[in-house]
Amino acid sequence: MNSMRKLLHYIKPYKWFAILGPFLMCIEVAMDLLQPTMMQKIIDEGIAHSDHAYVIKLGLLMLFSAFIGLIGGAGSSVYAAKAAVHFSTDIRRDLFKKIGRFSNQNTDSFGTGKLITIVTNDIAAIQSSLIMTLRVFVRGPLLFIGSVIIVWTTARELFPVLLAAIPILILFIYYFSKKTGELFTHVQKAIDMVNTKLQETLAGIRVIKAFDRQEHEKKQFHRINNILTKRNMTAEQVILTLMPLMMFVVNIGIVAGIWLGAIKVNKGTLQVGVILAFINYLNIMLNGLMSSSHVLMQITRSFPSADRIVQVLEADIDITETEQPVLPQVVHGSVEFRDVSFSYSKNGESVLKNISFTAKAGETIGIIGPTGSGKSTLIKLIPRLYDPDTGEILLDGINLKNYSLTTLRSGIGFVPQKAVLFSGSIEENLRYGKAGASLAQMEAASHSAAASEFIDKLEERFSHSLTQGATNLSGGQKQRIAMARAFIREPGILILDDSTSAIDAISEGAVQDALKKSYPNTTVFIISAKISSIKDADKILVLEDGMIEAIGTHNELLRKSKLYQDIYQTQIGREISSI
Ligand SMILES: Nc1ncnc2c1ncn2[C@@H]1O[C@H](COP(=O)(O)OP(=O)(O)OP(=O)(O)O)[C@@H](O)[C@H]1O
Repeated sequence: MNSMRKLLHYIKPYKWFAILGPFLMCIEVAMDLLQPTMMQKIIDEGIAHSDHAYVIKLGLLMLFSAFIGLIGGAGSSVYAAKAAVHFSTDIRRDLFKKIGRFSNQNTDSFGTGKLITIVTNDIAAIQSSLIMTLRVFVRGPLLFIGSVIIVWTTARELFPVLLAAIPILILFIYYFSKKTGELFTHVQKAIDMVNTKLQETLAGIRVIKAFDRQEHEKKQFHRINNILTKRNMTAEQVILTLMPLMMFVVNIGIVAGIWLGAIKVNKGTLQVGVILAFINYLNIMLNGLMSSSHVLMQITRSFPSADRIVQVLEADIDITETEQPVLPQVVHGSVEFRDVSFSYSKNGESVLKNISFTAKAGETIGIIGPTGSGKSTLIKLIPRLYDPDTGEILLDGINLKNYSLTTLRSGIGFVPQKAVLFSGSIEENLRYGKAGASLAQMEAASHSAAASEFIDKLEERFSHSLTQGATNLSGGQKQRIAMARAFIREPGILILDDSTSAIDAISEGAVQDALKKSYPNTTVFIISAKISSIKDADKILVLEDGMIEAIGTHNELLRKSKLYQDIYQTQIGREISSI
């Protein structure tokens, strides 16, 4: 409820649509309410007194009011829809903007499956709830209140029947709306589970096929889908039980009205037309209550959705920017870690412990260590994908937090462990690194990344289209384009996170030579499991269990680092001894 209130300011720019919708609906309701009274007059005054002219006059009036009602109803639908669609479009836009600013930690904590459900399903739920509110939520209560007033003024003798029926009907509505709210919270959670599974399956479809695990995946999806089906069934059943229960109460009311009316007609205190009008109004009242309850349930159903939307919109982004950032002219690229510790979760174990080292501008820093020792985590702190828990990181002598994220990140070229490319042309992917890059710049970057050799063989060269996930490229080709995309920025700092794993040794050597020649002032961080990739680095960090085991050049480490010697032995020592 609170969340819904928070979202209501999104309706402000469309307030006239939101006012016109219910206003036109009032016209429709007024016309609907006039019909039974006019019909009663036709029976009791026109037909009873054989006044044909009166019957025709009122008949035409009924037609005219029905026409006006139609215009009111149609107009109401149009304006309510306009208000609700614009309302949800604006929220969707802001959600996308906010998710774009999320830190990795924020994204991890929501999960991508849930975020997708929020931007699609939850938005749809609040949109339809708003349309209903603007139309039916006005129509229902107005029909109900109007009928009660008209029965009170024109058929007061039968009013006790209404007095008995209304509290029972309202009680039903209250109970059922409360119940549906709870049930739809469970339904939303099940939709999250289905979306997450679907996303995971689509992303890993090739692995699933290669391991012939389709049956296994099918069973898992079936299990989750069944949970969703069961929860949906339970919620829908609750909604569907309400209708017959209310019909039952109203039918008893109609029988009681006819019975009470018949006694009064016999006594001569009531006209037959009044009983007919009463039955009509009772039906209109039921209609009003039913539609109100339906909307009420739809609105309660959208409360969990509104909660989840507000959670995203109000989520604290843990990577914050200083209000007065320093504005360095150029990022030179000296990096210093001062006693940095980091853990992924607040009370979790530290993944990095007391890391201290300095990389001078233009140096190449190699990082090696066993799997899970914290290498990728360490370099993710440089572009502030995560912030350290304690200690500080300085760029050109200034704490990273004093730069704007744009200044900081535009000075860094990052090649992640898994080459992520976007659907579109190679050119578009390279311009992701530098908007407006010229053909000559693309050629130079591709050459440095050893990508020219295969790009030149493509008929359309840089215009060659990549499929979603660049599935039409080999692993090595993807890595080369990902490297070219980082090189083209001519960054002060270049981070290569195991990004040459799918590249042959000759090409890797060529890339390293090109880097030295073309970007001599760039500080390069190279993470690699292979000693051959880092042995020429100015400094090598050997990481073990999140701590620096040793720092030095290749030759120094061969003398002083036990871990480095072991890695060397397993990789190079064996090769040499086998010659
Ligand atoms: N997003 C994350 N959330 C929680 N824990 C994580 C996350 N990413 C990594 N970790 C954990 O942090 C530790 C260090 O991971 P990291 O990826 O930095 O290791 P690494 O040395 O780069 O390993 P590898 O050589 O296998 O790539 C691991 O124990 C890993 O499970």
